[in-house]
Amino acid sequence: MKSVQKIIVPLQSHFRSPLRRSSSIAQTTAFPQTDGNVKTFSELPGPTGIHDIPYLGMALHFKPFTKYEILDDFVEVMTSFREKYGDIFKVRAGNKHVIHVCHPDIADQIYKLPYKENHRHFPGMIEAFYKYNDIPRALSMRSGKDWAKLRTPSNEHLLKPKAMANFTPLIERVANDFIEKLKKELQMNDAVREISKYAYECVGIASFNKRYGCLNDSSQDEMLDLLNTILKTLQTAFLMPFDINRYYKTKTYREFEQTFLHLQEFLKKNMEEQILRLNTMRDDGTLKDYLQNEYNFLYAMLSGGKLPPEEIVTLISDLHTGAVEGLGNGITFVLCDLALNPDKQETLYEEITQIVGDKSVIGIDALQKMSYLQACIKESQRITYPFTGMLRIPESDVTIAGYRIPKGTNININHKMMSLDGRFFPQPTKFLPERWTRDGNTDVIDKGYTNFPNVIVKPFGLGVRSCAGVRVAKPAMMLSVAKIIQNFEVSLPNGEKEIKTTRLLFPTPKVPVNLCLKPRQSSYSN
Ligand code: HEM
Repeated sequence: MKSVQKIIVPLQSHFRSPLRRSSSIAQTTAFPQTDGNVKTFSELPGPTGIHDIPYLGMALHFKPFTKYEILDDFVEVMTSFREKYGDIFKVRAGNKHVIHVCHPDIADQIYKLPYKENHRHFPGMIEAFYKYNDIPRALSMRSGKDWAKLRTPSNEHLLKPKAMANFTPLIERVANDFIEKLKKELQMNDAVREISKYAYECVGIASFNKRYGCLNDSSQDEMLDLLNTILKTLQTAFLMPFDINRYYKTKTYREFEQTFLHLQEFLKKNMEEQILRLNTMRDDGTLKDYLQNEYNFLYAMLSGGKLPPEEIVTLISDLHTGAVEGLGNGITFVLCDLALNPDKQETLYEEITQIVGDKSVIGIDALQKMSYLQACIKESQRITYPFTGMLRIPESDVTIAGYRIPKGTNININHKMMSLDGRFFPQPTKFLPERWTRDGNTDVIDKGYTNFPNVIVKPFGLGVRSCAGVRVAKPAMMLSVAKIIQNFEVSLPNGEKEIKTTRLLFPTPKVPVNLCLKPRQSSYSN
């Protein structure tokens, strides 16, 4: 790859912190203190007998042994365990146990443990893949120093508050094109698929300042299928009771390997093209002007000089795999919640028109003022939590909630269950964005809907290992939802009242969701 050593440092810009809410844990929900006697790991409650047999135990809770599907009903099964065993229990996963934590007080203790290595658990398929293929490991598949080596220099460009201001104008271009397309179509058949195309364009422009063109060109859909296959095979590998991919190239392994290598090649080619473009601008003297008008992430990473190009391409591949499914599903669920709650949709529309009227450029400052929009997104993520939980692995033996837990134990902080727990969120399935607004409304406050522990709903994770793409994800979510509601009344066809979910890595509607878009008058007046 060609070097871009002489390229000048990019422009700075500013961004205020997004909505933050502090709330104290309701006294009635505090985790009961233990009697002071520390219990052993084996005394931790959880399924026993045949359900505790290595490799087999977990599988026995699902089809064909029970009526439960592993993808659709995982949370239902875990909820039944919580009801039976309490807020902390262990279940068999492979030859080890995973501890599930379903109370914010215990979650808080685990998040506050010291972590140096920030380990993650990877299925054997990942270990086998990197044994057979001599390419740098993806960021999300690294631990320890190897992880920090890639994550620390990328944080400088991805996570500093100014990052959101840098990415927003680029993403807004994509969002405007998406709206123009929707104005012609006036519906979204298979909303996740349509919004995934938007997400893929967002990540293309954020990574390479390039438009892949998939909003208007179905031949580009191949890459969406490929990203989908990567996540599907990863999910299958995570859930397989026997870690067979570690030893044998199964169909799942082969599909993963083929698609993942294809993605790497595709991104490498794109990166080479973009480096050539930057070098051409440098040589013809237009680079400085260009960089004054447009943020360029690739340029920032390369000119920072802290990572070699092959590591940068690895990081960009993580941005692609994390983004498309997360955003495609996340945005779809927000729109569905607004469609199912027309009064909330109207309140959001009023906020948008008050702040930007029917202008087609929103921009970072206006976006930051849209507190109801942020609340709608957060409330939707609470109801359809993007992950089952966050994994933490203690790096020394610790005592948690009265139990001695050996170092290296996988602990799943089960945010999904906590965020739908009536002890913390009265009427937990009710879509109430007012839970998250500072002023709320008195009815919502009087009913106690707002008094919940802050640690529960953290859809982008917590701490150093949280979402590396959050400053891309947030404007992509906010701009698309704001612009869609600014231009259309969104509804579900035939009075549908519920969206059933299953999951890939992220939750996704069980059957494709169609959204009806009725133009608002103002969207045709400009
Ligand atoms: C609604 C959308 C999204 C949600 C809810 C989400 C959530 C998360 C969460 C919770 C994690 C931490 C996982 C852990 O602790 O192991 C994570 C990691 C990550 N996310 Fe996102 N994400 C979203 C979109 C994105 C986007 C758009 C990008 C890229 C532009 C992205 C890039 C990443 C990367 C690279 C990591 C791995 C970080 C690491 O291992 O150090 N995500 N995401």
